[in-house]
Amino acid sequence: MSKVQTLPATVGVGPENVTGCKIRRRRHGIYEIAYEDDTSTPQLLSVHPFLDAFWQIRESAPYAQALVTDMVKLAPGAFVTYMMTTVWRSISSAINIYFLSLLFNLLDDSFTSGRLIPEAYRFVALSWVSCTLIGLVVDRMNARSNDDLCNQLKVHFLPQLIGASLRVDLFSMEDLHTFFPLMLRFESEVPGVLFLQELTQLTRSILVLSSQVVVILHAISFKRSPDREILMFFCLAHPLIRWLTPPNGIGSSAYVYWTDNQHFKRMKALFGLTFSHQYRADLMLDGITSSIESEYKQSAEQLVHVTDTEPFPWVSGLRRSWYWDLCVCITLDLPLAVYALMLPTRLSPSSITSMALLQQATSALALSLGECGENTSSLRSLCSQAKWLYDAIDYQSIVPQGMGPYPCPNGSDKGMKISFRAVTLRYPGSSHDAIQNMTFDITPGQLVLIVGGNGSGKSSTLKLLARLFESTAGEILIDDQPLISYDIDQLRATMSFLPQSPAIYPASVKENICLSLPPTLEISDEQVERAAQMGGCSTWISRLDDRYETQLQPSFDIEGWAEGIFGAVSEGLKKELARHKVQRTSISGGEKQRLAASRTFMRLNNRETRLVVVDEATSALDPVTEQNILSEFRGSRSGKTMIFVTHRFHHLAKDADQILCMKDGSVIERGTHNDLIQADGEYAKLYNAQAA
Ligand SMILES: Nc1ncnc2c1ncn2[C@@H]1O[C@H](COP(=O)(O)OP(=O)(O)OP(=O)(O)O)[C@@H](O)[C@H]1O
Repeated sequence: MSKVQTLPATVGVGPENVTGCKIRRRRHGIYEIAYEDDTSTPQLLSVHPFLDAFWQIRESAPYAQALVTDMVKLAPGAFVTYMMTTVWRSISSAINIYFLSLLFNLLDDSFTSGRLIPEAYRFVALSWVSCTLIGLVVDRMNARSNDDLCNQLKVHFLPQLIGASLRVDLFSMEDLHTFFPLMLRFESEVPGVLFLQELTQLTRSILVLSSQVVVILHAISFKRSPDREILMFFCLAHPLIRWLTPPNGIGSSAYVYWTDNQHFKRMKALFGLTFSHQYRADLMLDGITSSIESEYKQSAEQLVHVTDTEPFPWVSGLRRSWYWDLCVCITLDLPLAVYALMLPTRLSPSSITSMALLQQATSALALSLGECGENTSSLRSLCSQAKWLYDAIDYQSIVPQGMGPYPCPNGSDKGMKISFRAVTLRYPGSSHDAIQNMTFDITPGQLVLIVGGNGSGKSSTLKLLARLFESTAGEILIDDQPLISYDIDQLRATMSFLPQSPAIYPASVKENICLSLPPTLEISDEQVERAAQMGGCSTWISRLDDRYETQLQPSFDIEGWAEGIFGAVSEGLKKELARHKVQRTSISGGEKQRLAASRTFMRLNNRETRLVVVDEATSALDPVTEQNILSEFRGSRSGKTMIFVTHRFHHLAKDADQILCMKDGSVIERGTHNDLIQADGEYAKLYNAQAA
């Protein structure tokens, strides 16, 4: 039995001081939980969910206020209708209790006085039914205003979030603290809507609870003593206990959790392998499909007696101490039991109506208190939702933006000039430098070849040039000005990068070729066909059913089905859905590279380009196509600096004005092919290895 199996399901561990605040640890099955020990909050308050939450939301409350103000501005009518109808829906259960108590009081009076007043009963009945009918209309108005509000929020916030998400640079993406980019579920997730839902829930819970308490106390006040006092005590005992009970074993603190359990990790990995479509072909080819099941079973058996359900904050996840649960149960059911015990000695119509009222009141209160308990933990999330939204919209990239225009007037018309001065790059979270103290110059119009072994830093050099990453030390100059001084969008518009694994977008072949051009530019079919020909994909495109209009994978189609309330989706419905599915074509690695090359040629032919970078972009091509594409690039050299990164550099070496040979993040040799062959160093070794 492994060490973790001998641990009890939930264990508390003493506080530990990490970075100034006390971190408490607790074990929950295979999980280790850490949470902050907030000793600044008095003990009573720390178990008091409402006040506890209040302390923690102070920082983000202004954002919540701003979001509500924005909603009012965006759709004043819909917002007011939504909130008013929410108020009505919240107090409807209290209204029911109110009418019930009116009815009981009438019954009480009738039994005591022996006189029935039919008008009074009629009035109660009619008013009750009217309120129910109003409720029906209110429900519809609530749903309608909710839809209106959601539409407005989507139109207002989604474009801003898209803009903000696109501002996240690669450097920030690798930083663990960056909360972008996010993938919203396009059809259903509307920014701000979760906030609205939680706001509604909270308003509802508070209103339901307070209106019920008011109505119950009002109804009880008509009872005679000692009925009145007994009812009041029992009605208040349960809410009071619920109020004091901590929501779970930790309280309302936030926490993080993780597991080091090797069996569990193994099971998760095997589970992922089994159910992810992407691994299936490799699993079959590697012949390990049959062993996965038995391996999973072996690991699962090791954990058969250990809790591995995630430590969710609600009671069933992180259990609180048993005596709190006992108090909650007893105060819920005890009142009726005690009342029942007392009935034989003092049976009267009044005690029967009191008992019915008590039953109705305690169950309604228990229900709304339960809801309220769940919602207090979301009070913090309500405010942090709003904070997240505004923080996201205001997101500023870690990489600072320059202001200088590019190209600058004094730049050479032969192409881009590039200078690296003692440049070093260490990726975020990495323990070693990918580029070390690198210095070189590329003059305008040069054709440069960068060669070197795997991991020597060739691609990293290019990423620095495009400012996808920021150098850790040193300086990069473009046309003698610091790279960081230029407006990065203008600079990138004059660069054309052709990577090894280009992205193929879920669009048509033609759109994929024309993608990097301004949408305002008029493009003729001849221009597209010319670019396709230069990239070597005309023959492939001519074989496609819809030629340039063929839609390519991946697909972002919108399709779905719902099983409905009473039935499964029939074959007929499935066929109907299939009829509306857009047929998309998958393409091979080599075809991708050809298509991306065509995109680059389209750009070169139609936009001012001062730098062309080709990074292992022909590795999947057959030698003839590779030669053709490379000679097309050479033919487009005029006015451009060109950098080629390739392991197969034989046919380019003699044309290169300069070759940079890299090793371990540094340029170790630099010169023309003849210089480097004569030097008989690293480059000569690589070249001769290819020739052999
Ligand atoms: N995003 C990244 N985060 C952390 N380290 C990285 C990242 N990208 C590259 N590296 C590391 O930087 C070093 C240089 O990688 P780079 O991709 O620049 O090499 P390369 O010469 O282009 O290699 P190859 O010929 O295999 O494409 C390697 O050690 C690599 O693991």
